[in-house]
Amino acid sequence: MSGPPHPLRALGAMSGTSLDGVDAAVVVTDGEAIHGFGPVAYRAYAPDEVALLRAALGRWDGCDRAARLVEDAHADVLAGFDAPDIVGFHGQTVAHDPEAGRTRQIGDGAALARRLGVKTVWDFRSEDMRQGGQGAPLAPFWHHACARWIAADAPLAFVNLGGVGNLTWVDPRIARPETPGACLAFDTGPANAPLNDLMQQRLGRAMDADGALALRGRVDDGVLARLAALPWFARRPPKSLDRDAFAWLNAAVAGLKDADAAATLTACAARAVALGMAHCPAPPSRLLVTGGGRRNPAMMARLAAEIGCPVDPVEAVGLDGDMLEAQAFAYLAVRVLRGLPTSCPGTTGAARPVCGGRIDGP
Ligand SMILES: Nc1ncnc2c1ncn2[C@@H]1O[C@H](COP(=O)(O)OP(=O)(O)OP(=O)(O)O)[C@@H](O)[C@H]1O
Ligand SMILES: CC(=O)N[C@H]1[C@@H]2OC[C@@H](O2)[C@@H](O)[C@@H]1O[C@H](C)C(=O)O
Repeated sequence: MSGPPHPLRALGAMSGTSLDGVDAAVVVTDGEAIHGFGPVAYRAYAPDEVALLRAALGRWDGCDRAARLVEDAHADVLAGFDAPDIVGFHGQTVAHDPEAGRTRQIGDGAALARRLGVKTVWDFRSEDMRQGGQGAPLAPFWHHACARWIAADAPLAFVNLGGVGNLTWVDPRIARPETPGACLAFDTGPANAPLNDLMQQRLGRAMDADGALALRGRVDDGVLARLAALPWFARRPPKSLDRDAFAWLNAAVAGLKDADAAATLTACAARAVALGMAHCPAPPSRLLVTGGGRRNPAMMARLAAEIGCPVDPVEAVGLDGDMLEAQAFAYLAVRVLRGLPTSCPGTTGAARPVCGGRIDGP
C-alpha cells in the first residue's frame, strides 16, 4: 500500500537578474505542502565576476567562462549544506525572448550534479516554452504553497521586486495550483534593474541603498506617464520580460539630476506593479512583497501609496524575502521529481499544465 509521499529535504539555488550573487535554501516538502524550512546561504559575486556575467547578458551562445563561474559559485555554496535529497538549480538567465520562444540560463546542471554527487533538477524553463508558455515566472506555484502554509483564507498577491518585477495572484482556497482560477502570474515591468544601472553609471554604486538618493528627489510625472502609456501594461497576462526590456527608461531620465532620476525610476517600479494589479481576477486582500526592493523604503512607500490594499514585506507572515526564489526552485525540483506540474496556463500561458525540468545525477 502506498502512503502519502515522503517529504524530501530539497536544496534550491537561484542566481537572479540583479547579478548580485547566489541564494540557496532548504525546503522540506513533498512537492505539494511545505513541511518545513531549513538553512539558507548566500554567495556574493565579486565585482570582476559581475562584469563577466554582465558581458554575457543578451548572448544566446558562447559565454563559457561565465557559465563556469555560475557552476563554480553554485558548487561552492551548495557544498556547504548537509546532505540534501535533491538540488533545484535555476542557473543564471542571460537572455529571455518569450515571443521568439527562447530563454537561456547558463550553468550546466548535469556537471553540478556530478560535482555535488546529488540528483539535480535544472533547465526549468525550456519545456514550458515548448508548450507555448513564456517560460516565466515560475515562482507562482511556490507562492501558492506559501499562501496555504500561512493558512490564508482569501486571495492575496505576492510581488517580487528583483531586477524585473513579477506578481502572483493566488487563491489559497483552491488546493492545486494548476486548477484554473488558483493562480495568475506575470512580470509587472521594471523593478530594480533600471535603478541599479543608473546608480552604476552615475555614481559607481551597485544600488540606491535604503532608497537614500530617491528619498531626496522629485518624481518626474512625465516619465511616469510615458511608462504607463506603453502597450505592455494593457496587455493581458501571462507575459514575461527580459531584464533590459525597459532600458529606455535610463535614457528618459538622462536629463534629470541624480536624486530626481532615482526617485523617478523608483516610482516607475511601483507604478508598474499598480498597473499590473488591474489584471488580478479579484482584488487581493493584501500584497506581500519579496525580493530586494522590499528593503528600499522609497520603493515601498510609493507602492503603499499606489495600491489599494495593505502592503507588507513577506517577513510579516514569517517568510524570508531574500530566499523565496531559491526556495521556489527547491520546491519545483521535488515537483519535477514527482511528475507534478510546475506551470500552467494562468502562470506562464502554457497550453496546459507543464512539468518542466531535467533530472541528472545519481
Ligand atoms: N537595502 C537596500 N536598499 C535598496 N535596494 C536594495 C536593498 N537591498 C537590495 N536592494 C535591491 O534589490 C536588488 C536585489 O534584489 P533580488 O535579490 O530580489 O534580485 P534578483 O533575485 O537578482 O532578481 P530577480 O528576482 O529579478 O531575478 C538589488 O540589486 C537592489 O537593487
Ligand atoms: C527569465 C527569468 O529568469 N526571469 C526571472 C526574472 O526575475 C524576476 C522575473 O524576471 C521572473 O520572471 C523570473 O524569475 C523568477 C524566479 C520566476 O521565474 O518566478
